[in-house]
Amino acid sequence: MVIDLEHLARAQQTIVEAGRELHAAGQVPATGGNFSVRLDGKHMAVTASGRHKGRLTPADILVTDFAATPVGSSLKPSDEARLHGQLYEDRPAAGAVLHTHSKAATVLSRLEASATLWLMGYELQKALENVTTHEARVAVPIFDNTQDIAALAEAVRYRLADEDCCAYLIRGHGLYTWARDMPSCLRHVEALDFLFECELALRR
Ligand SMILES: CSC[C@@H](O)[C@@H](O)C(=O)COP(=O)(O)O
Ligand SMILES: [Zn+2]
Repeated sequence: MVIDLEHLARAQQTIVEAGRELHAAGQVPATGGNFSVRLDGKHMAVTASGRHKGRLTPADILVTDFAATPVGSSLKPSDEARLHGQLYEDRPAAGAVLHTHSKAATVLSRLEASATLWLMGYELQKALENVTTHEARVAVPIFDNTQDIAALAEAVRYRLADEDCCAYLIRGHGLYTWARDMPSCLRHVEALDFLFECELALRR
């Protein structure tokens, strides 16, 4: 296995900058959240566990395979790294994955008792990959929170096999979203959080 070191350095810098942006936007308080970039068909660059995501350096980002096993690093990968790997395995077009812990995602996923949050009628839906109209019904699957990440990854794999979506929520926990690259993935986080705030305002 040969990892292109220039590619890795670019991925690490992309993740560091994403962390600063997301922390400044209140998306990843108190070490919450984790981020990754696809390196090739079997590997990703992913944040180490327990780091403050607004203060990352490239040394806080390691290479793992999609099973979350470190490659050439003694750092401990994110506790949720397997959720990233599962998405890269099942979604060949995914180039970046972001997990965030905003207040809106946390509260709305607890208020919505069903297994899907439906978004419809919002112009900003079009900020999501493959959504072209406010009339689209955008599904955001919701999974119950668990500390059993391997089981959660399997539940996500099973359910998303039939879903054309670009994000899911974990109840009382946060958001996972993916896109072709990091700029698109950051746009997803920003758009989805705006839409979650809108839903909360409508339900007040
Ligand atoms: C601050 S508790 C949050 C964690 O349990 C987890 O949900 C999280 O998002 C960050 O875990 P990490 O292992 O740093 O990637
Ligand atoms: Zn989390």
